[in-house]
Amino acid sequence: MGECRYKRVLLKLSGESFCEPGEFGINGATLESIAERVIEVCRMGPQVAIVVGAGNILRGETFSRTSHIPRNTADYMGMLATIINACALQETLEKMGQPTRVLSAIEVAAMCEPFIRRRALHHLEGGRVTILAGGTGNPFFTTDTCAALRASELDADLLIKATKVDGVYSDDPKKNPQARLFDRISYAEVLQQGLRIMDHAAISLCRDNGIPIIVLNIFRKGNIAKAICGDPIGTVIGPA
Ligand SMILES: Nc1ncnc2c1ncn2[C@@H]1O[C@H](COP(=O)(O)OP(=O)(O)OP(=O)(O)O)[C@@H](O)[C@H]1O
Ligand SMILES: O=c1ccn([C@@H]2O[C@H](COP(=O)(O)O)[C@@H](O)[C@H]2O)c(=O)[nH]1
Repeated sequence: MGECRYKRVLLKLSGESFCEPGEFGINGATLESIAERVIEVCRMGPQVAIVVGAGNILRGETFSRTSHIPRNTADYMGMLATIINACALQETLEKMGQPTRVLSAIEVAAMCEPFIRRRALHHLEGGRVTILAGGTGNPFFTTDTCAALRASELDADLLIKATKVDGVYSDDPKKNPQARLFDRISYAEVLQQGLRIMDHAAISLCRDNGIPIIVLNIFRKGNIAKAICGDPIGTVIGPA
């Protein structure tokens, strides 16, 4: 394995990486294997901030569409679910010896610190994995947009979207088995072709702030480490 090319990395972990494929909730063994990957990256030297999703527990848009719960409340429930995932990840990383902090955009004073940019920077500079929970704190957003926002605020050199597919495809690979995997694609092409790997707000924010994105499969061991060494893996989204 080569050397880390980045000083500060923001890792977006899909909520679904906390459970077995097709299941819900948090699977202890799956979480331990994700934490091992995070620690492997930390040992390579970069400062690591993590934004956690909550697709393993609740997505506001789907929940409001399929129940009587209004979208605003469903989205707040989704943001609370990211705090549950963040606390589970924190305990797992710390059990393995990695210092961490959880900072949340929604205040849950008994469990975590509030998100304050300067405090997040202080923790990163102190070598703590800084887990950013509670999304943006606003409904009608997603944790992808939150990841792009925090990467911009914290001057991250790279945003890694760690998900359950191998990268960006010409179409949703779960629906179209003929979809082609890109090794590289521009921000503009993702937006123009309407590719739904991430929200377009997230892509636009990264484009405007010059932050490259690598989309990769979290379930394949060594993928994140390869990404931060600049080895070819997943799909790089960057300038044309
Ligand atoms: N063009 C595309 N290329 C790759 N994946 C795509 C594309 N269009 C849609 N997808 C879908 O996007 C999904 C990736 O997003 P993911 O499910 O990880 O969601 P998330 O909202 O980031 O995380 P969470 O699980 O926390 O909700 C893939 O499972 C894939 O089916
Ligand atoms: O800024 C935000 C971030 C998230 N939400 C809600 O949380 C869930 C879970 O996040 P995912 O990105 O889908 O994993 C999301 O569906 C929203 O309901 C939010 O409201 N604001």
